[in-house]
Amino acid sequence: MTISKALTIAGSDSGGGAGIQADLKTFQELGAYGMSAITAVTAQNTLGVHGVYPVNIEGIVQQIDAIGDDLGTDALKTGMLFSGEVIEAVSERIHHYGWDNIVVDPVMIAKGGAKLLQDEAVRALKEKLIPLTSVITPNIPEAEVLTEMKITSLNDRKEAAKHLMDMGAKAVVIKGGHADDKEVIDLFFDGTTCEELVSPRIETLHTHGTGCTFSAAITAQLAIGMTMRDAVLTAKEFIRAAIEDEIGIGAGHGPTNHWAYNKRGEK
Ligand SMILES: Nc1ncnc2c1ncn2[C@@H]1O[C@H](COP(=O)(O)OP(=O)(O)O)[C@@H](O)[C@H]1O
Ligand SMILES: Cc1ncc(COP(=O)(O)OP(=O)(O)O)c(N)n1
Repeated sequence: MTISKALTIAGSDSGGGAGIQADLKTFQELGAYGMSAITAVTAQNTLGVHGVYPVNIEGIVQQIDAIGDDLGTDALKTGMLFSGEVIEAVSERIHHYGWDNIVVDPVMIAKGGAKLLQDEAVRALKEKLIPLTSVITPNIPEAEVLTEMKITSLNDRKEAAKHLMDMGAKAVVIKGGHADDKEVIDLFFDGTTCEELVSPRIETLHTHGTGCTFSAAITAQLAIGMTMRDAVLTAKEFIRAAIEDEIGIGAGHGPTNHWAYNKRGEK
């Protein structure tokens, strides 16, 4: 039996809806063996982020090396990296191990407003990490920061995707959760194909961790050998099911349902 391995380099969400916890649940559901390197611990629940405790660089590098020197990985994603120093160290280790299938979710701000990336870190993201990236998955506000463009139309999104490719990303998904459109349109661009991935906008409060879950689903699919386009299409279906079949826990913005995609397949 071949085991497909996926690594997440991201922050911990004590509430289990986003970060490392969402990533590992998604890896498991999509058939990849999940591993992690934790960059920061957050005290977090459906009501917000109550504290952020960064792990020091040595601790982060040691976790990555523990995987690189023994287990290896077929794909990896980055989530909350918090500082420029962390981005530089993580990029250096990815380069050192020659890893491929690199999914970068450029997490900047949680939906509740908490800062998960320092402003000074954007430069390191652009100069060190994006050039190593197989696919980058910004939401619209993140794409605006990275490209220094105001994004209001679909054409702006296409333009922004091209900018991100010019920075070195091999493919881009600009997620549409934050737009005002009636439907949710995620724009996929791989240098040749530019595709609008459209799905109904689900009216719900419970979208905590959607970006983490979406990028983790792409990572798991790449780990098991899917092409980039198929990985993104499956991730879109995975997150749609996870939002639709809400589990409604917590008093605020609840997590998505990581069981939903496979439960549907069983019916
Ligand atoms: N209300 C919604 N209905 C359906 N899909 C959604 C909704 N909100 C987000 N999504 C999907 O969840 C994924 C994450 O999108 P987005 O919310 O823009 O990212 P982030 O969580 O990083 O801010 C995308 O694939 C998007 O299409
Ligand atoms: C530890 C941690 N990492 C990332 C996020 C942001 O997750 P995201 O998927 O963008 O969802 P929201 O938090 O914005 O709902 C996080 N909150 N915590």
